[in-house]
This record gives sequence, C-alpha cells and structure tokens, in this order.
Amino acid sequence: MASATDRLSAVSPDVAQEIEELTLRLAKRYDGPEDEELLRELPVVASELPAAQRRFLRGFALDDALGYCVVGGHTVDQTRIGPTPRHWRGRPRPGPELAEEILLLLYASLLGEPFAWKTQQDGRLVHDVFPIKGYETEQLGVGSTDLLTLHTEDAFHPWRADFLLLGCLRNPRRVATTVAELDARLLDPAHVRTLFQPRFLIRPDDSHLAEHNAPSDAYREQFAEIAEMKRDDNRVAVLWGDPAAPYLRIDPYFMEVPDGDDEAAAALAAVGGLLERRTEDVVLRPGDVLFINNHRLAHGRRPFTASYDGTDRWLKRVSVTTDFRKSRERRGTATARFI
Ligand SMILES: NC(=[NH2+])NCCC[C@H](N)C(=O)O
Ligand SMILES: O=C(O)CCC(=O)C(=O)O
Ligand SMILES: [Fe+2]
Repeated sequence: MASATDRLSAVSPDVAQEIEELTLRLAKRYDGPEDEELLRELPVVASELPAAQRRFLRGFALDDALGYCVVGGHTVDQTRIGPTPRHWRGRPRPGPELAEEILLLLYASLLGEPFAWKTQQDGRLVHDVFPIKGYETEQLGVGSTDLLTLHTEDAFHPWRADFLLLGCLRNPRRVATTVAELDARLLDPAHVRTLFQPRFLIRPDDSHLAEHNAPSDAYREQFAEIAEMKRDDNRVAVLWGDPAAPYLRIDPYFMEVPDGDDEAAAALAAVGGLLERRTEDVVLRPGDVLFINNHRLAHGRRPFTASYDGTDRWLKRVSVTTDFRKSRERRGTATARFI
C-alpha cells in the first residue's frame, strides 16, 4: 500500500502566495490558456514552481506505480474567480480564473504536453467541470444527480491522455471524486489472460458528440469520425503492459463484449466489480490539484444536487500526453494541441 506521503504533497502558505504571484503575473502577460507563447514557455517557467513538488511529481510519473496523487495548498481567490458559471460556452475569454488555468498548465508541462480534443467543449485546451442545468443525469463531467461511473479518461481513443489533471477551484459541499486502482493479483488469472486480449468493444463517451458541442464546420470530419466510432466494432484489450502490474483501459458504461463471448463478459464483469469494490473517495478542496495516471486509475464522481446559484463545485481539467508524435498525423503542425 502507498503511504499518505507518496500521495499527498502540500505547499506552505508562503509558497502558495509566491505561486499565486507567479501565475497572476503570467495571466497578465498572456492572452489565455491557448496562447502559443505561453504554451511554449510552460516548462521553462515551471522551474519556478517549488523543487519539492517538482520532485514529488517526477517520482509519481517515473515510478508509474500510483494511480493518483494530490498537490494541495494552492491559493484560489474566490472573489477574483467569481461565481461558478452556468455554462462553459459564451464566457469572456480569458476568464477571471486564468491564473488557476495557468497553474494547471505549468504542472502539466512537468509531465508532458497538454493537449485536447476538437470534439470536446468546443475545442478548448482547459476544460471546465461544473454542473450544467439540463445535464443532470448525463454521464458527463457536467452532470450531477447520477453517479459518474468509473472510467479511464477517453478510454475509447488510442491517443488518450497519459496523465489527467483536475484542479479544484471550489467544492463547498464536498462532492467526492471517486478513484479506483487495480490490484490484478485479486483477479482470477484466467480473467487476466482474457483481459489482455482485444475482445472488448468500446465506444466514444457522450462528451465527444456533436450535440454537446457548438455546431462547427471546421471539425465536421472529427465529429463524423466519432459518430462512426459509436457504430464501429472497435475491439480493445482492457489490460496491457507488465503482466504483474498491468495498465488499465476501461469505461464499462461505454463497453460491451461481442455476442457469445461469455469469457470476455465474465472477465469484464470481474474487473469492473473489483474496481467498484475498491473505490475510494477523494474530496478535493479549493487549491488542490489531483494528478491521475490515466493508465493506472479509473475515476468518476459521486452524485450530488446542484444549486445553480454560482456556488457549485468547479474544477478545471487538463489532459497530458507523454508522446506527441503518435497524434502528429492529425495535428497539422508540430505545436498544434488539438486532436
Ligand atoms: N463513464 C463515463 N461517464 N465516461 C465518460 C466520462 C465523462 C467525460 N470524460 C466528460 O468529459 O464529460
Ligand atoms: O468531477 C469529478 O470529480 C471528475 C469528473 C470527470 O471524471 C470528468 O469530467 O471526466
Ligand atoms: Fe473523467
């Protein structure tokens, strides 16, 4: 078992203030989270983050053993960021929370390159996670009243994130993010063998649907591809890598097994059930950054009732890849960040 010190790192109030000064300075200098100059500078400026936290994250990434860790203690100026928005579309850009977005991007740059999808949140680099009216029962980050079921982020996609960062701006009613790591020793070896084989159908989750994005002709091709993948017979393995400590790729809500493959059905139920039984709650506080190893952790969110009065839970989300080349064919230019 990992000890709490492996999982948690906190910056002191003094250091938090220095970091806030840094990110506020950067927020003045750059146009927004997608500013090319900012993105180019990220790893250079990230050297101004405290050595202890950089070392902590280096261990998290290199050791590749834990599913998640948290760096906490950052300052979030509740007055400056303003009320939790009603929607991520139609907001001033940049928003008053640019400093917090930059903090996430700085941390992201220590792990790899931040990237995003043309088919999610109208092609933004930093996503919002807050409840939106009308989406209560959706299996989306912007849902609320239904449990957000355990998933690998963008599990359907071969170029899914290696790391996922969730930065908490506010969470007054202490709604938990759910986390589940896999201990494959607890699975029947026959199930493990099956899970290593490409016998599982997986489909894009609903956040990539055209109906959840503003109509954009520019990305017509990408949405058509998502629609095709929804229909496709895309068969993947759930486990891969080191047989003794396999990586995980799972989103049972959007998965099936081919008709008649009872072995695959039993194995998928077994791993899903194990993850559910081992699920823990992580309640993020403002100023916490949750780092997810997207090959080791399945995550989700407990159900809650939104108030839509500006005080709702508000997180920011950034995807990170350790290998930009694998998506190069689709990114137009070497520095383009949208797949
Ligand atoms: N099991 C699931 N609900 N998977 C989809 C997760 C939500 C998705 N990542 C979003 O941006 O909203
Ligand atoms: O709200 C959370 O804590 C997690 C959200 C999430 O998993 C997502 O947006 O994909
Ligand atoms: Fe997620």
